[in-house]
Formats: sequence, C-alpha cells, structure tokens
Amino acid sequence: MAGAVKSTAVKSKAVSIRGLVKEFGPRRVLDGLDLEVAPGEFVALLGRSGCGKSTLLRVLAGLDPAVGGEFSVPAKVSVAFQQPRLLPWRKVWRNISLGLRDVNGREVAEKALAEVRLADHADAWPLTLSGGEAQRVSLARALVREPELLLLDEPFGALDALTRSAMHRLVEQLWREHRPAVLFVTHDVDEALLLADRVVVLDRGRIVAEHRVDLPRPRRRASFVDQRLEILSDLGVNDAEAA
Ligand SMILES: Nc1ncnc2c1ncn2[C@@H]1O[C@H](COP(=O)(O)OP(=O)(O)OP(=O)(O)O)[C@@H](O)[C@H]1O
Repeated sequence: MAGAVKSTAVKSKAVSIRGLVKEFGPRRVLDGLDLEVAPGEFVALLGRSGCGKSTLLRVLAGLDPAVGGEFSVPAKVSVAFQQPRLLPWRKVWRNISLGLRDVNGREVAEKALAEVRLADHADAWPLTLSGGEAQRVSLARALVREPELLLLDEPFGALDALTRSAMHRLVEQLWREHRPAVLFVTHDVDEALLLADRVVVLDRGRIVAEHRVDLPRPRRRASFVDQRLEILSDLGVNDAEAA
C-alpha cells in the first residue's frame, strides 16, 4: 500500500497524524494510526512490547519512512533515545554543540549543561559519565536545538529508581520552561501519569485508548491510583500482574 507520505510544517497542531501505515516486509507495524498533539502538550505513549511505539517515533523523526497515510510535525524536532548515544571521541560540550550553526557552540552547550545541572562537565569525556549524567547530556543536546517537538523514546528505562525520579522532576521543569510538545514513549504507567497531560495507549499499531490527566503538578502517585488501574486494564494487564 505504497502511498505518498506527506510531512509538512504546521502551526495549529504540533503533530498531526492520519492513517499512518508502516510495514516491515509482510508485517504491518503501524496500522492506520491517527493522533494529534497540541503545541506544548505532553503526551505519553504506552503499549506492550512490539506494538509500534519506537517505530512511530522513528517515522516522526524522519529516521524511517512510512508507506501510507500522512503526518505533519513542526520544523524543529529533537529526539532522545533510551541509550544516550553520545559520541565517545568528543567531549561533552562538543556532543551538544555538534551540528549547531551557532558560532558560539561552547557557550550554547554550557548554558544547556547548566540547565541539566551539569555545568562542570563540559570538558568531560562521555565514557566517564554515569548513566543519569549521560542521559542528562542527551537531554541537553535535544533541548539546545529549541525543539517545538521533543520525541523521547524510553529515555529513563535504563536508570535506577532514584535517578529516574530526579529525571522526572528535571524533565517536567525543562518542559515547563521551554514548552515543546512532547511525545514520550514509556512502559511505565506511573511515569506516564506523573508527567503527561494525556496518556495514549497503543496496541498493534493503533491507538486504542486515551486518558486526559487533569491533576495538578508536581504529581504524587497517590493521586492517580484509579486512573492507573484503568490504563493497566487498557493495556490488558490483569490485577495480579499490576499488584
Ligand atoms: N528495522 C526493523 N525490521 C524489521 N522489523 C522491525 C524493525 N523495527 C521494528 N520491527 C518490528 O516492528 C515491531 C514494532 O517494533 P517497535 O520497536 O516499534 O515496538 P515497541 O512498541 O517500541 O516495543 P518495545 O516496547 O519493546 O520497545 C516489532 O515486532 C519489531 O520486531
């Protein structure tokens, strides 16, 4: 079902996806997916392993072509992956400033590092960083491009619980300050409910449920116990698994 997949810049919606189809050989991974994200909206994307979450982000980031449907994203899109993917042969500040047209790459990188509380790590080598620090560099690298859309693919999946909590607070704060639209892939229902304005559940390449999260921030887990159970049920997770 090869068709022209349109990708154009828009203003009223940060992301607009209509009938998106992606296939790997005979396998249809995105199956006519529809989704809209408003400017500045934080959307979490949940779904069982293999349902197409990363594929959707890769298509939106322009890293992988779709075969049908259409989508539009803003001109400035940044991505951060589960693995920080820093270049080990470049110092931290160069990893951040790489590809920036700004002549003051060092200055811009230092400002971004200060935002993720790594002001004193500009001259560090990536391999000397802890997992949480590397992930913060990855966030700084994404933010320095001042994206209108930030695609986060399980960015904290590999971190320990304490570092993860600190990263939640940091991401929320950076999002408030910069206000990009965010599409955030996670396996963790609590993480989704802590951070997102809206939680979207994906199954076999389609959106099957949506939950608006109208809770004040910063959020506490105790405030979304019921919504957590509803989403787990959408995911097909039974009570025993969820306990
Ligand atoms: N390059 C590829 N070639 C072939 N199949 C692929 C490729 N990339 C992904 N797939 C398949 O597409 C399906 C969706 O993969 P995707 O990575 O989008 O899932 P996901 O929802 O992000 O899963 P997870 O939560 O485990 O990361 C999987 O069955 C996967 O094996």
